[in-house]
Amino acid sequence: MPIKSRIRTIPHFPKYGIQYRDITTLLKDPLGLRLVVYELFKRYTGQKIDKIAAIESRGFIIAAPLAVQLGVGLVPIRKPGKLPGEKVGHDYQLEYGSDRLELHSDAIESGEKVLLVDDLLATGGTALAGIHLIEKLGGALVECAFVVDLPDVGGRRRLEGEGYSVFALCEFEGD
Ligand SMILES: O=P(O)(O)OC[C@H]1O[C@H](OP(=O)(O)OP(=O)(O)O)[C@H](O)[C@@H]1O
Ligand SMILES: Nc1ncnc2[nH]cnc12
Repeated sequence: MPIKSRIRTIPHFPKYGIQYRDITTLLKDPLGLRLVVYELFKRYTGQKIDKIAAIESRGFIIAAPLAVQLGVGLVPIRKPGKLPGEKVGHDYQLEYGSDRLELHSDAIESGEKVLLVDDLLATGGTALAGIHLIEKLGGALVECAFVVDLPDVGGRRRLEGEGYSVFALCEFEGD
């Protein structure tokens, strides 16, 4: 488990009861990000993908080198007030709070095939907000790709229940 073993767990961050899966230990390892990008590249190379939609902020770290490797464009899905142009927005719930995501209205052309990339799937609220933004612009979701899935929190079940495909490089179950 070369990827999972490089991810550290910090109990009770950012609030009591949350087991925070910290990818900084994966990223600081000289091989960590390379392994992640290699595994995701293997899955998606040869597939018809027009763009990667990357979720701020940890998603950017994973998505940018993958977009370079796949030779596709990257569009940032950002937290509110960060994008300068005309945009669409969607509000959602987090495992530990609520937020809103935005995407430039001209980021995706109708009919484009889009891979959503983030570091971690918990409740699925963030990913679903990203999917709604992609679909608002007429994009077609290829799959949602994550480094980490927390199956106990239910995001995969929720996304798959709505008919979306989910791929994750590792899972943390229980504690
Ligand atoms: O499946 P969910 O319950 O929606 O949670 C997953 C999201 O939470 C984390 O982001 P966070 O909002 O902590 O922001 P960050 O990437 O800027 O640290 C993580 O990077 C995902 O984007
Ligand atoms: N348990 C968790 N660890 C790291 N990032 C998260 N985002 C949402 N839940 C998280």
